[in-house]
This record gives sequence, structure tokens and C-alpha cells, in this order.
Amino acid sequence: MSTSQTPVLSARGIVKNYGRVTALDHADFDLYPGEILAVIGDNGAGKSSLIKAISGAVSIDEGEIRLNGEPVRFTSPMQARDAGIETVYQNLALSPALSIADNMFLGREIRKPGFMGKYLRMLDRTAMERIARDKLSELGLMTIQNIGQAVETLSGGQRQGVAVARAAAFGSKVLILDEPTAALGVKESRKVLELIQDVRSRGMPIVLISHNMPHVFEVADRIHVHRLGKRLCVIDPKTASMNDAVALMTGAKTPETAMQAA
Ligand SMILES: Nc1ncnc2c1ncn2[C@@H]1O[C@H](COP(=O)(O)OP(=O)(O)OP(=O)(O)O)[C@@H](O)[C@H]1O
Repeated sequence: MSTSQTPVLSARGIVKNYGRVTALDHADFDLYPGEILAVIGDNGAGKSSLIKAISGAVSIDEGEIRLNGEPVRFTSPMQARDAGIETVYQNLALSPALSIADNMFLGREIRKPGFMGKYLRMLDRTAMERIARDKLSELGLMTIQNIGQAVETLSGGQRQGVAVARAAAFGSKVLILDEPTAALGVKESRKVLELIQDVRSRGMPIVLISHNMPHVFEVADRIHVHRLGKRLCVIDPKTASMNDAVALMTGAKTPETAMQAA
């Protein structure tokens, strides 16, 4: 990771108002190739709004978003996903009653070749199950026994795993994870953190929104501190402390005073 490279995803001066509430107030953002960028901030700082803006879930009032240097303007999450920005939300966009394979291919189903697929819209289940199995085992998630198993029967960590595998499976350019460990136990969190690092080692940059400072400091290459609707600063987890991060988030320290203390 090097900040001299062109960011994979960047934003400049983005503004998002909800009526009289300004959720994003000229916010900037940069994600570089191959990095895990954590986004931290107090409740209401605008982290979700930032993620929604760069993943097409809300339209922005002002500002610019660039993907690989090219300006983009998404009007739906589907558009952002097609462009390679895959977002896994806290409440997971998985369908509990569907199988793992069906979930992985939701909205991207493979049709049977030839007439049956093209005109009868028949799904190629064998191919989908094979690819789903391959992807899960590639990511070390084959504790899941049966690819036909409904997602509602999986543990929280396994569900998160399926969602991440889905993102990793489709050649996404960017993976955004919103509080991936929030609902998980210690063991499951560990697995998900390993999975995130594994996905990074495959070259995919990741945005990690989290309130969990030990998790953030464990895996992030850089930490974007969001405060009052904008990026306050970016800190290096190798030189900054968790106390600094929390002080910056809450306004107890400014980037200048935190630097002096360092
Ligand atoms: N749909 C909405 N309608 C009105 N106000 C909203 C909406 N979404 C967010 N806001 C407001 O925008 C501000 C930023 O909210 P946002 O959810 O982006 O913060 P956050 O940093 O993700 O917070 P948290 O850590 O609590 O999830 C808050 O004041 C919030 O009340």
C-alpha cells in the first residue's frame, strides 16, 4: 500500500443533507490499493452516510466520487455493485430462507447454456453450487458442510463469511464491511478478522467501519477518523494509540494536539 498511488476509491467535498440535518459536511475519503482502511467515529459522526454515499445507497447533494480515478455517480446500490463496490451491511443483505449458493448468486444467477437458459431462464444450479463451494473452500470457510443449507441455519460468523465470500467471488474492486464483528462472539470475530486479512492478501482493498478499537488496530493499515460529518484526519495504527483514536473521535484531542503528544 502506498499513498503515492491513485486511490481505488476517493471522494472530495461530499455533502449529504437529511432535511435540516447535515450528515456529511464536505467529507473527503481515500482508499488505496491493497489496504484495509478503517473508518471510525462517534455515534452520528456520519460514517454510515459516508458508506452509503460511496456505495450508491444514497445520492449526494454535492461533491465528487471517483473510482480508479474516474468520476462516478451511482443512483442505486446495484450500480455501485456492478462497478465493483461490494458492501456487506451490518444487518447483512442475505436472504435467510435461501441456500448458501442461492445467496451467493442472488442477482447474478448463472443460467443454463443455450436455449434453456436464454429463453426458459433456467438456472444452472450445478455450476452455481460448484463455484460457491470452490469460493468458500478457497477462503477456508468449508466448515460449512452443505452448500444447499439455508442461511438461517448458519452461525453469525458463517453468515458474515458467506457475505464476504460473495463479495470476494465476483471480482469486486472494493469491499466495504459495516461492523462485521458487532454481533459476533470472540471466536467468530476472530474468524471474520482472519477472513478480512485473507481477502486483503488477495489484493482487494477493504473499508472497515467499526467501533471495536482492538479489532481496528489489529487489522487496519490506516484509520480514517470521521467527526462532525467530515474526515478529521487519518492516523497510522502503528504509531497512534487507541487512546489517541478515541480522543480524536470525541473531540478531546485535535489532530495537532494528538501529534504533539506522539
Ligand atoms: N435517513 C435519515 N434521515 C434523517 N437523518 C439521518 C438519516 N440518516 C442519518 N441521519 C442523521 O445523519 C447524521 C449522521 O448519521 P450516520 O448514521 O451517518 O452516523 P454514524 O456515524 O454512522 O453513526 P452510528 O455510529 O451511530 O451508526 C445523524 O445525525 C443522523 O441522525
